Amino acid sequence: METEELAVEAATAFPADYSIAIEYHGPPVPFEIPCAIPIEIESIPLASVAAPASLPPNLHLPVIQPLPLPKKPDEALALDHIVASPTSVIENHSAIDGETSGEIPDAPLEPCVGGVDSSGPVEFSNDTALNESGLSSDFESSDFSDEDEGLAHQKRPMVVTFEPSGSASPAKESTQYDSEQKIKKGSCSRCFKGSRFSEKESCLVCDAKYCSACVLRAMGSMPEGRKCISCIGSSIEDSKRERLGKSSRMLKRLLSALEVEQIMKAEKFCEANQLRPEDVCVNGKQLSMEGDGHVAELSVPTCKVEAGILLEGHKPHNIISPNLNVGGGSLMKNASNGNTGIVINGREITSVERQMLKWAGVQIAGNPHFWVNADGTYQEEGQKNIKGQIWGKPGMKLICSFLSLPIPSKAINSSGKEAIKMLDRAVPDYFEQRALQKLLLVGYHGSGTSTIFKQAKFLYRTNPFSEDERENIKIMIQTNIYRYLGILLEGRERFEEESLAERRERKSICSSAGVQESAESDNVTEYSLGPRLKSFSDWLLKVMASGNLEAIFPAATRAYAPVVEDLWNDDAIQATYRRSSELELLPSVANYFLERIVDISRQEYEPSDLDILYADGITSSNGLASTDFIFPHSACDIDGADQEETRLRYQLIRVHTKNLGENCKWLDMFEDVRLVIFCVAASDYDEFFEDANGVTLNKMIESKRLFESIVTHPTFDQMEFLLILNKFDLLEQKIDTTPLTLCDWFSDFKPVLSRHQASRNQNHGATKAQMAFHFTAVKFKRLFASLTGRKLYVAPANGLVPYSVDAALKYAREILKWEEEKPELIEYSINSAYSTDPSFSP
Ligand SMILES: Nc1nc2c(ncn2[C@@H]2O[C@H](COP(=O)(O)OP(=O)(O)OP(=O)(O)O)[C@@H](O)[C@H]2O)c(=O)[nH]1
Ligand SMILES: [Mg+2]
Repeated sequence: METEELAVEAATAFPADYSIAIEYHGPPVPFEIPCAIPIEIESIPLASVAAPASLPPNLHLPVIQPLPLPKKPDEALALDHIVASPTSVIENHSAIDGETSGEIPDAPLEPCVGGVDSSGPVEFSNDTALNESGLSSDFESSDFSDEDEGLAHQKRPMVVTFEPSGSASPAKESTQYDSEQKIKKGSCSRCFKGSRFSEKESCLVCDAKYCSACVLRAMGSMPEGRKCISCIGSSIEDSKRERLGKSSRMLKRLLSALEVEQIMKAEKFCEANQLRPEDVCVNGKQLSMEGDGHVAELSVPTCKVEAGILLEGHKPHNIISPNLNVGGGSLMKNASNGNTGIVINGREITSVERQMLKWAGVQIAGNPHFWVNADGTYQEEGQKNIKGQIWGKPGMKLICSFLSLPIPSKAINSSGKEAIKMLDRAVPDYFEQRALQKLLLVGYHGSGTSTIFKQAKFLYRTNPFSEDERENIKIMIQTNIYRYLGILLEGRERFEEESLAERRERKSICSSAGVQESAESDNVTEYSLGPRLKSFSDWLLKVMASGNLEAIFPAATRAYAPVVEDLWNDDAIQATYRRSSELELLPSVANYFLERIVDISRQEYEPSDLDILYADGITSSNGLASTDFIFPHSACDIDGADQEETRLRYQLIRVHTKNLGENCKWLDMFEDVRLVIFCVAASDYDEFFEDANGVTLNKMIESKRLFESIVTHPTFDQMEFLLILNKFDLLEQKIDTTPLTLCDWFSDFKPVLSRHQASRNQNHGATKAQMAFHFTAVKFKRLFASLTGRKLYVAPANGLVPYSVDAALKYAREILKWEEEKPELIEYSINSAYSTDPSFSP
């Protein structure tokens, strides 16, 4: 097929000729005969069960050891583990005597010989991690008897039986199973112990549930993830797709981090767990396995397609090679349910994509129809000339990342290298494929969002700021310093006028009293500047008033550095600086920079990390900034064993409120964030400003307003929120002198303080600042509950202190973890609502 034809026909997401829409039909998963387990049961090759092709050969996994064949056809196949000792070579393993007789084998077990016709030796190098990971102790603690062993598989709803002919088939539920109905509901499917409240791992295929003592026996080395041994090779239950690759805490406890990682990798990417081709529709056509085997490339393990492209009715998810010959037929115009009137490659795009095009500088007035090519160039439908490159503009990659829109791979070109590359890849890089946990950081102006954002970069990134970023921050600091200086100069003028006015008043009092006047000059005060500095001051104030400061500085820094030095050392400026607390417009951080104004205004100035942290504002495209990170593992993490969690990737996206547009309309760009972090400066309660109409507003009330609009925004319906109450240090500084009730919303704050508390003795109950903090938190919590009916999480912070921000962000991580586990808890409570179990009490 010619390229132009492709452009017209194989439509979809952005570039029509290389994107496809995938429709997913949730299938009833038929029970299939597990093809990974050979039918000749007497000679199960160990490797076929324990080490699938997709896993590395020296994998440290528990090894499955088959027991002797069941004598009766309907007797369940029981398999159990042995643990390989370090560097042992396992050959021709036999049943473990102790297992069948109900004895607990010593761990680690020696390799056994005889009984099984192994397909060859399987070597396990250095298995210490395994032995120390809890497997052996699990053996010791396991309480399994012959009876348990026999019942285990029969209790499971779906049992594989092996018939004399050697073929396996799904068994009817055994009569023994019926007779076991009296066994406690929700107990372990193998040992029948525990209740629905005890922790269990369930099989992705048949949903049999196992307690921690049985799970490794029932599931073996998990070559396809969490499946009973007899379910290996079977398709997973569809409702469980979301669980793929997300380890449970139980597994993390029982196995080493490496083992869990490998099992989760296998679970997510092994063939048996992928969607079947017939369940996937590309551009309205069902895929088939015939022909070129492209389905394997599409590898669609989860409902949210990872390597895939676009789920029908959603914005684009990924861009694939134009050479990938899947999905014939053209894309429906409504494939994304877009309503913008703008059509790209035959598809009406979504509002998020429209915003992206705007930022990319694409002219979208009049709702044009475009064709976008593989290299990102685009042209209007019916016209030949290329109008531009969508992803060419600097910062577009970043913007697409915020909007969760794909960007074309560099490798995509007409020679089809990309397709070849994809085919070469056996198992995609687990870490690359892992979904990002997106955290959106917003807050009212000055609440500390950019400080927290920068702090996160310092905390979790090895190279927090690139050379370019440092250069931009340097420019920002140098510009800011002139702004602070300007505020200081304005203050100087005011103080000078006040001083002169006082003098005039004094003079008139003296003259009316007939007292001799002092010999002071009429218009010189301690705030007066000499003519040279005065003319510089006038010029700077004029530039500031015209709003051209950014245009002039810091390019002019080199020229003005000597004047700045003279100005700073001048007595008038020093006298003004001593009264800097009276200058409302001067930010508290200005003092930090003004003290070093001479150094900073030099051309060769290099900002230190602290300078970067304290710098007001952050340079980023369109007020958006994002950073990816992994929480480093530390001994004092809440769950020390939770190594897997600590390695999840997070993306912190900071957006400036001025970029959210009227009524926060751009918030819908952030539909796939997992958590919104709303930042409020706890010290804002007594801060006021004048709006454009000259109305005086309280910053805390404005923060509350913004909070209400974000919380009630439809994009964040059901979204979890974390409120960071920042600037606790400033709250502490002012609460004793400025009452919280200055803010109308807090007029009912009436703390009861003991004498000790009043004297701020921290050893005796909460301080006034803590009470004020608590009161503010409760106000926001109640507001949130009244708007959403849900619970607001709150964390205190001091943005300038690393560990404080670290604690707040780790709290965010805990909320997400808790959210993931919540469905299980809900399942328990739903089940328990119908429970006849007398042991259950709500
Ligand atoms: N004392 C103190 N100052 C803080 C704290 N957090 C931030 N600041 C300072 O407060 C000022 C405003 O903080 P930013 O992080 O720029 O606030 P923002 O939310 O980005 O505000 P805008 O950029 O104005 O939208 C900066 O000078 C920070 O250094 C804090 O916890 N304590
Ligand atoms: Mg800022």
